[in-house]
Amino acid sequence: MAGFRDCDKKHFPLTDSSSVIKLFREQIEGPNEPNLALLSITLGCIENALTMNRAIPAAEEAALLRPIFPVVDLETVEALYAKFETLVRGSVDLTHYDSKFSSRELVKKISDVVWSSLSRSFKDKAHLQSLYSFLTGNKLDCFGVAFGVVAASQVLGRNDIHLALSEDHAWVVFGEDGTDTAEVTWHGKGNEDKRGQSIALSVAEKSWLYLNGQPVICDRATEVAAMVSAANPSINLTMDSIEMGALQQELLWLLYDKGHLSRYPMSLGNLGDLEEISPTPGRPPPLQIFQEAITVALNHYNNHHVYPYTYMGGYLYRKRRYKEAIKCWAEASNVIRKFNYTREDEEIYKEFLEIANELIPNVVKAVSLNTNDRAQMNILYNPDVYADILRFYDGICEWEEGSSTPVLHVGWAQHLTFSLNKFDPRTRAKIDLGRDEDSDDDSDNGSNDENDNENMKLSKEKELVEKSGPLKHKDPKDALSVVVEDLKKEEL
Ligand SMILES: FC(F)c1nnc(N2CCN(c3ncnc4sc(CC(F)(F)F)cc34)CC2)s1
Repeated sequence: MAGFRDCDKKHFPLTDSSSVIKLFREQIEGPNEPNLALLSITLGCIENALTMNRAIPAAEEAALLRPIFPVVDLETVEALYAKFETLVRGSVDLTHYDSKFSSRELVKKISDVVWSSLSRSFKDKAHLQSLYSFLTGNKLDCFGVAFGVVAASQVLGRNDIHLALSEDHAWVVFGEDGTDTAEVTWHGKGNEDKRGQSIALSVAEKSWLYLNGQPVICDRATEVAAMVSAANPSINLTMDSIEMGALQQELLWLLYDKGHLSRYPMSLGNLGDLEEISPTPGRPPPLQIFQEAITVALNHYNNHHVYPYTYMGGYLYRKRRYKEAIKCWAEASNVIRKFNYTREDEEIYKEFLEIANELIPNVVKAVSLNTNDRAQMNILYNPDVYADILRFYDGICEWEEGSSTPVLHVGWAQHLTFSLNKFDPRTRAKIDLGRDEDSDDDSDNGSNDENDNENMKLSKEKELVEKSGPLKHKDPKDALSVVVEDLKKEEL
C-alpha cells in the first residue's frame, strides 16, 4: 500500500524547486512505487501558488521582494492526502472485490467515487488536472478524472489499474494481463460519457481518438510523467510562470534520464517545446527531442501518432525552416490517412485545418513576398515541396474516404488552390506523378483505358500549363478552374 510515509514527510516543508526535484527523485527511485496522490497534490499546490491570482505584474512583485516560490507545508499536503484517502477508502468496500485482479465493477465504482465528487461547473479551464484541484475545488478536467481514478486505485492497493493515454483521451487498463479496458471519464463537449464501458476494438480500430489500439499504456513512473506533462505553467493567455515552467522542465529531464519518457511521445514533445523557450545547457536541442518522439512513435506505436510530426513541424515553422516543416506536415498526414474520421476527432481536425488553411498559405505568402531570400524563394520552384503539399492533401483525402463524417469543404479547396498556384508551373510539371516528364505522348504500357483517360487528362493538363506559361491569374482559384474547364472542353 502506498500511504504517506515518514520517509516522504522528511522532505517537507518544500522551500524551492530543488526540494521538489529531490522529493520526485526519491519517489521515482523507490524502493516503493511513487505515490501518485502525494505527488499530484504537491505539484498542484505549487502550480496553484505560481499561476493563480498573480494579478500583480511580476516586476511589481519583484519590487515587493516577495519570494515567488511557495513554501509547501507538510500540514497542507498531509491534510489533503488524508482527505483523499478517507474519501476513497470510505467509499469503496474492498470486501466486495476480493479477487487478486480488479474487475470492471470495481473500476466503475472507483470512477463513480471521483465522478460524484465533482462540481458541475465548466471543466475546460486550465489548472484542473491535479488532485490539488480536485480536493480544494472539486474540479477536474477530462485527463484529471482519469488520473484521479488511477491515483485512487493506488490508494486501494489495486496495482493492476493503470492509465492509458491517446492524443486526446484517457482511460484505464486493468485485469490479469492488463488488457481489459474501461472508460472512466468523459470526452469532448456534448458527448454522453461512456464510463464503465470497454474500449471495444471496433471503436478503437479506425478512430484517431483511440489511436487504433496504440495508446500509451502507463506504469506508475509513466503516470508520474503524465502528471508532470499535464502541469500547466500558464498564468493567463499571454503570460507563463517562469518558475513553474522551469520546474516542469527539470522534472521532465529527471524522468527522461530514468527512461520514463521512452514510450511517451507527447511528453518528449512537451519537453522539446520547453527547451525551445529556455534551453538547458548540456541538453540536446529541441529538434533532436522532437526526432526522438517520432522514433518512439515509429518503433513502438506502428507510426499511428500524429503529434510527434506536428510538434516538429510547428517548431520548424517558427524557425522559418519552411521546406522541412512542410515535410513534417506531409508525414503527419501520412499518419492520419490510416484512420477514419469520426465526430469525436475534432481536435486533430482543427490541427490539420490550421496547417492547411493558415500555416501553409502563410508559408507560400512569406516566400513569394521576400523574393530577395534565395533560399526561401526557391521553395516555389522545388518539386519536393510541391509533392509534399500534394501528399499532405492526399492523406487528408484518404482520411475522409470511408469515414462517416466528411472532412473537406470548399474552404479547404480555396486555400488549396491558393497554395498550389503559387508554385511555378514548370515545377508542377516536374513532380513524379508516375508519368514521364518529357514524353507527351500518352502511349500507355498496357494499362487499361481509364488509366489512359487519366494519363491523357494529366498530360493534357501539363500541356495546358506549359502553353499557358506561368499562371498569372488575377484570382488564384481561377487557375485550377481554367484547367478543369479546358479538360471538360477536351472531353466534349
Ligand atoms: F503537436 C503539437 F501541435 C502539440 N502541441 N501540444 C500538444 N499537446 C499538449 C499536451 N498534450 C498531452 N501531453 C501529454 N500527455 C497527454 S495525454 C493527452 C490526452 C488526455 F488529455 F489525457 F486526454 C494529452 C496529452 C496534448 C497534446 S500537441
